[in-house]
Amino acid sequence: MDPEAHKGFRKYTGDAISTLSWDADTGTHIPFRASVSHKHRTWAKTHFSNPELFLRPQSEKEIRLIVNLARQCGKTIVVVGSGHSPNDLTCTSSWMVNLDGFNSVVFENCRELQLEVEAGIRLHQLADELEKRGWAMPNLGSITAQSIAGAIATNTHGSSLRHGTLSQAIVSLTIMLSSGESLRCSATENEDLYHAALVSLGGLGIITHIVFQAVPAFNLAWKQEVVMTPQILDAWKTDLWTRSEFIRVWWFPYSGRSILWSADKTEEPLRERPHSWYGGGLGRFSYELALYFSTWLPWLTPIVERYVFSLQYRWEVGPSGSAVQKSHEALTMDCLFPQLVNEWAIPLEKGPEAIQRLQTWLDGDKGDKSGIPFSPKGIYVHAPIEVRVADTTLQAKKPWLDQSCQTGPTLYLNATLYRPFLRNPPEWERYYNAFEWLMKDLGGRPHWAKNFISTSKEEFWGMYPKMKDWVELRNTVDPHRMFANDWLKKNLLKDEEDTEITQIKERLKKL
Ligand SMILES: Cc1cc2nc3c(=O)[nH]c(=O)nc-3n(C[C@H](O)[C@H](O)[C@H](O)COP(=O)(O)OP(=O)(O)OC[C@H]3O[C@@H](n4cnc5c(N)ncnc54)[C@H](O)[C@@H]3O)c2cc1C
Ligand SMILES: O=C1O[C@H](CO)C(O)=C1O
Repeated sequence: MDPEAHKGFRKYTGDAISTLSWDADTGTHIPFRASVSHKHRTWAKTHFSNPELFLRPQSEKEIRLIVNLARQCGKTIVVVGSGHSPNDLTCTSSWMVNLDGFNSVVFENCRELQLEVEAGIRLHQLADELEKRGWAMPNLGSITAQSIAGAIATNTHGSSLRHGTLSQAIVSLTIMLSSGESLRCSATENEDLYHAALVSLGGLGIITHIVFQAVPAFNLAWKQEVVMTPQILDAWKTDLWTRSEFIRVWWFPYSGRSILWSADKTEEPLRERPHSWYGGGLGRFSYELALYFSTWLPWLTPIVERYVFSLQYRWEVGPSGSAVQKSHEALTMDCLFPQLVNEWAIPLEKGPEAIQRLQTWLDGDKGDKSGIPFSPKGIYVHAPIEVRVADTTLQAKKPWLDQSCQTGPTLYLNATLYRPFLRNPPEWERYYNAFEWLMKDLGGRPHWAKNFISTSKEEFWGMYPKMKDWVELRNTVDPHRMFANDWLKKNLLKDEEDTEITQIKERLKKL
């Protein structure tokens, strides 16, 4: 243990560690891998925090020691996966736990293609472990840097109408509660806790193990093409989202164009993806520099976006690259620089209206028919706006806090704003307020991990019929409020819970 941590730790636990950490099975003390000087930040450097203790357990016994000590010391715990959530979901000044060192394969069921893993495993490590067995993840988002537990905790999704979200590939999970007890949850065991924990927001306990439902390994033949955005809208109701298993659209509002990316399983031989202009050093740096200048001279943004679009793809309508890759390589992409992302889920059929109204607003048309009650004056946005889909109604197992549309397919619109050299574009809040107003007007719900800025606790309770059940279950399984982190208190948990718990604590003190 870090001697600093030991000194720091002793200051409020006295001999707690020596009693609680004694492991009778081995006749030794269970390690307590703590640091008192960790500086946490999100991947996009949007949020920072200094946890009192940063803990990196490497076994279930070590995790239980942490939970038991935190309970004794009245500490809250936030688990951090890879810190890729763009908002302050993972920030805390109390105890922070990271399971990067708890990431092994525990069991494989070859008949069912199911792999049980320790929850700290990253998606790219999981992809490698599955590949060794001739298996693969059925669907993926843009990256594989996340931990599996972190990715499901916020309902990470990809882009296919034949798939739901990553959380729906979880057959069962084991969660350690603030009591130190571990519960195995599945559709047939502790079902309510299972459906609540499939999108847990870190608020129920520490997920220690996950059984993942894989599929036979597959390669994808993908292609991307430049299309005029009105063509995308014209094909919306016909075969836009059904022509291939995986489809995503990158909308470039200042060029009148979009990139249509589509992929299907193939037996063809692998063929490398084409060179990406901004994937290389010079292209990336010059793009970031140009965006940086446009934060000082915002009117430059459309010019930069059109220039980069023509270099990265092509200006004329038509094919703009293709490849054949392993599934987890084909589905992922270079997300470039630190960025703000504000992504919302709306019913798929509302997509054309959403895009047309936002385009009208961005164009600042005189007779602006968007209905958005914010001025677009002086607002210039970055591209692409990601246009992706999922359908979580395809499966019975549905997370209580699934932000997707519950009656049919879902469209996810992701308003990305780059932070060139960590500088936010001017007036980004006004853009996000306008975007969110439109998303709410279309019955949308924000992605839990992203940079939404205008949704109140009351709105969240109105958006989710199962919110009351989720909060009540959360309070039941965590009476010590060990996992009632600051983000949950700010966004979801109701104040009376706090008062009630305070009253219980007062009564306990008098006993
Ligand atoms: C470049 C980039 C690309 C992205 N692409 C996509 C995409 O394509 N689709 C999409 O939907 N999202 C995407 N995201 C968002 C990302 O998938 C989510 O934010 C995800 O939650 C991050 O995983 P993580 O391991 O970093 O978790 P963190 O951000 O570290 O934590 C997220 C939540 O999980 C909880 N948690 C973590 N581990 C545990 C555990 N063991 N037990 C209990 N709770 C736990 C944390 O407490 C927190 O509440 C992207 C983000 C970035 C930065
Ligand atoms: O949050 C996200 O970031 C990338 C876009 O750069 C992506 O696809 C998300 O989702």
